[in-house]
Amino acid sequence: MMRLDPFYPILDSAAWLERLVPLGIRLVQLRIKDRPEEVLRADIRTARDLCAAHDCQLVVNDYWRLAIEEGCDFIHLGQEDLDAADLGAIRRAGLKLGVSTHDDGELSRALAVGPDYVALGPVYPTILKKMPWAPQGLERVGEWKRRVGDVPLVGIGGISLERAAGVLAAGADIVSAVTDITLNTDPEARVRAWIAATREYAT
Ligand SMILES: Cc1ncc(COP(=O)(O)OP(=O)(O)O)c(N)n1
Ligand SMILES: Cc1ncsc1CCOP(=O)(O)O
Ligand SMILES: [Mg+2]
Repeated sequence: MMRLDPFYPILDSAAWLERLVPLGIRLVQLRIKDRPEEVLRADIRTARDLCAAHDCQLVVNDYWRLAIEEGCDFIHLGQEDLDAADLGAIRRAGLKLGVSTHDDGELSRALAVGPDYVALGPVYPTILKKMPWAPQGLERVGEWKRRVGDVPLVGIGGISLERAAGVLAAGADIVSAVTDITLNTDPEARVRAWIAATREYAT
């Protein structure tokens, strides 16, 4: 299993990646919602080339067809995305796959597709999107790690820089964050601080 960086920011445009990836991000998700296909495709291309130039693993959220067409190699799918996706086509194209989980049934389903990581969320309350699940808490992170074994575990949801070490200590291999970075008054400084704080977990 490939080693993924422990710091996993999620950003909603190629412009954000252009701003932050060169600071030393090694794993990033492009998560764009509700934009026309031309915009999605253009941003995916820009992100692909930028990440290749900076030795950063790009993960494309949701748009697995565009990711294949544009020569990307890692996608993230939630449970509803999995309902609609052609997993055979995804595997034939050689894409790696991360899957979201929120409960036991979703975890069983995720493990059955042989994921390259499993994400558990929301670890803490999140303001990014409305979710029907109560915060999972740190004990659940440990339980998930015992169940996924060697599959990398991503903790997501309400994770701040201050909370990151606790989530990693609880069993996550990777911590993911959106608003802690994008709503910060100084996102560049915040990313540098995240990189410094997670360096000891990187190999
Ligand atoms: C690392 C990571 N974990 C979870 C999600 C959420 O995926 P999903 O449930 O499909 O919801 P959307 O992000 O598509 O709104 C994620 N994107 N990344
Ligand atoms: C997309 C997603 N999936 C589970 S929690 C979440 C939102 C994470 O955003 P934040 O880090 O701002 O809470
Ligand atoms: Mg999705």
